[in-house]
Amino acid sequence: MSEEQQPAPKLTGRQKRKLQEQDELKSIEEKSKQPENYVDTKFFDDLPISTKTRKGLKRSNFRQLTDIQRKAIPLALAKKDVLGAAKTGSGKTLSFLVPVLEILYRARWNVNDGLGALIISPTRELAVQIFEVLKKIGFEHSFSAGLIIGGKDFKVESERISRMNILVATPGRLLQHMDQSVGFDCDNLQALVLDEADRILDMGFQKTVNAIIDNLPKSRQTMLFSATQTRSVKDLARLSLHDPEYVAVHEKSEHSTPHNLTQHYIVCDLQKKLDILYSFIKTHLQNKTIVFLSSCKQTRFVFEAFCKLQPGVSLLHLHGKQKQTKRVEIFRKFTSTQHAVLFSTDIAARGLDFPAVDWVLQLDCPEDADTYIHRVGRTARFDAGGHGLLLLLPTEMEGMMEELKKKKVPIDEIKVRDSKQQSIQKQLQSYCFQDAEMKYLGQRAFVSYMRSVYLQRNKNIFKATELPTEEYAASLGLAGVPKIKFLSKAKAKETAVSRLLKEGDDEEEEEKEKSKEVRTKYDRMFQRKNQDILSEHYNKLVDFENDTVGNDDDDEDFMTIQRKDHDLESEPEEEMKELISENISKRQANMTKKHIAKKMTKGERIVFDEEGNPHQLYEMEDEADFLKAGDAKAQKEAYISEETKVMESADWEDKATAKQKRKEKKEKRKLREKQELEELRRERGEDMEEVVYTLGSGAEDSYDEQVSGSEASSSEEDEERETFKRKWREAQESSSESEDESPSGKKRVIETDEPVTLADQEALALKLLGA
Ligand SMILES: Nc1ncnc2c1ncn2[C@@H]1O[C@H](COP(=O)(O)OP(=O)(O)OP(=O)(O)O)[C@@H](O)[C@H]1O
Repeated sequence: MSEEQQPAPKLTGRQKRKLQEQDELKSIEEKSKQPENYVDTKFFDDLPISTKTRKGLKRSNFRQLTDIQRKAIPLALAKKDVLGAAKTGSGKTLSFLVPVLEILYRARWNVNDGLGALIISPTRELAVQIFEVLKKIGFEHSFSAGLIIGGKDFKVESERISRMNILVATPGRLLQHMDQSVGFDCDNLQALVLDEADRILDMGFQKTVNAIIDNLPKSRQTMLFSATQTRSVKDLARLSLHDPEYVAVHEKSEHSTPHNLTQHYIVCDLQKKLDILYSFIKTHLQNKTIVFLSSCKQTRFVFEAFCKLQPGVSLLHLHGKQKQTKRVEIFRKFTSTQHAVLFSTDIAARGLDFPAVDWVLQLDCPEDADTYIHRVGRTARFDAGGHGLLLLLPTEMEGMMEELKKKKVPIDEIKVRDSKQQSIQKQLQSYCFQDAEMKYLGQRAFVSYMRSVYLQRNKNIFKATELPTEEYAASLGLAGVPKIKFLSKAKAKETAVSRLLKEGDDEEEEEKEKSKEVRTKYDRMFQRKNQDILSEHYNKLVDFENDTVGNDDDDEDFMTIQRKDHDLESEPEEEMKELISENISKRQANMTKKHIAKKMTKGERIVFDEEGNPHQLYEMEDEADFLKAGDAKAQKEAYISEETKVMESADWEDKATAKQKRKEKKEKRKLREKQELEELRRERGEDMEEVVYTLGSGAEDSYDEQVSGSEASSSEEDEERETFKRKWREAQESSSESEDESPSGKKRVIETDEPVTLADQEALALKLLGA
């Protein structure tokens, strides 16, 4: 039999699958080169993607594409850099996860190829969520995937990280690995994704992100996604994007928030906020609500206080100062609960996809309209409905409304009927009175709220000095106002500035009045503002003889001497001679030179001839001498050109100095802003200590297992509680030791971070005495 006639060898099932896979690979590779063919694609099944990804999508019940997915996925599959902007809850996560899987699949990536895709998220919770979705839709693929958010043994993680193909990470811990994990290599990276890109690129992460990007190869594909997308050329330049495609789904739409979201705001006084919150919760017990507050301490206090009030619905709280395990536990609890209230800082503001949230209540004003949009976006996700309620102080109303209008946020005012409000101030007072820990939390909440308002950059909205501190403290149940230094300073500064401005205005008014009158030369002379100064100078001039060496008072003296510029006697020279003869020290000589300089005429240079006679610098030349140097015109031109050169060089130097000064000023301002922002973030608990969870190959080394492994670690709140108890015990011990010497009971005061008022101390003393 000839070779041609021989029957084809029988293929094993595995070989057949391999061949099919190769055919599929070729076909999707070709098809994905033409993204324009997929602009109207409705179903994932019709996209040029692998069967493996398709199966994963089906398993998670993702069949139809959302708008952003329809626009972004085909471009990303064609290996384009993408800037994706779409409303909250519109499905951005799949817009980058599907391409990530496909890009690596098409590159036939395997464990030995190292890191192929890197997804960066600003918070741990969001990273966990992205990782969960990746696990679901990527379950058919054989890539290894890891979650780098902190919390695990760095060494263990270091050993595993070199085997990861896809990493979902928060910036801090990722950089730590780049710096310290020997096996961590990203030279082959194919795709970089920044979720919540505007947040990752903002100043808070600037240094870290720049350092990360420096470690990545430039030839990668980059994808940026956010509901409030950055288009800052500078930011994008940092990422070296190649001809990026801007995919903005809501740019032309009338509003920037989901259409199925109703949004309202209430204007209320600061001291009324907690009453309104309580009344709201009591009337929405059958709902799932997220309440946003501006700092960790406040979140903690409101949570503890409301737990005591027992409104009749389960209460949870989430902030950056809790340990990771606790945060995950709360995150999961809130996800699975039907009716609950979650008090949270902005840690939950971005990207988190809690199902079926009915209400987002922003108890404290968000720092800007973008933060508002992200917070309110925790409800009305995908095609669900939802409600947003924003509480604004009268001082915040105008500025915030302006910002929201600019960002196309449709929001209307509603009024709360006083009769519907229930005051909880008395209960809070009694909690703070009975329970020192509550009072301590209240004080810290008070200070941290004030600080967060004070640190906000938009002073059009946030006016810390106008807040009713006494009423606010009372509304938290505190007997007195904790002392806050920064606020007193800010108030003093404001008073000084307004006084200066007022004086300036008064003077201006006075000037205007006077300018209306007809004034003679003598009037002007007597009205001169610096009359006193001049007369004083005149006196100094008279006292000149008594001036001592080294008495280099100030510029005014210098000006006085200037007035003596007519007598060009040899006075300076004589003084110099005297000094030389006295053989004074170098330092004294320097001082004396200053002194001499004071007495010299400013702007008049004198030259001495060989006999030591002083001459003016410029003196009349006779005509013959003048003509020796060429004709007048040529001399004039030469002179002009020389002077022009001098002036140009001086001009250039001036410009360079001015530029340098501007640069320094800008750098200083940036540094100050950055420090303020970092402080604000710390205040909100966003400076999360990075911890690690790693997944093994195939993403089956389950996250749950890792979590339960470190469950034993206590939360920071528990530690704080312990510290508080210790301090309490110490205070009690010290008070019993020193009972005799301290009848006022002052030594029994519990140590707190914030100052305690006298009334508080008395209350505490009574409590300690068992009264
Ligand atoms: N094609 C789809 N079909 C059905 N549900 C989808 C689809 N895409 C996304 N979803 C669901 O919509 C919800 C929101 O998606 P996702 O979290 O990706 O939104 P997002 O645009 O990233 O929101 P945010 O701006 O808040 O981060 C999720 O519950 C997700 O499961």
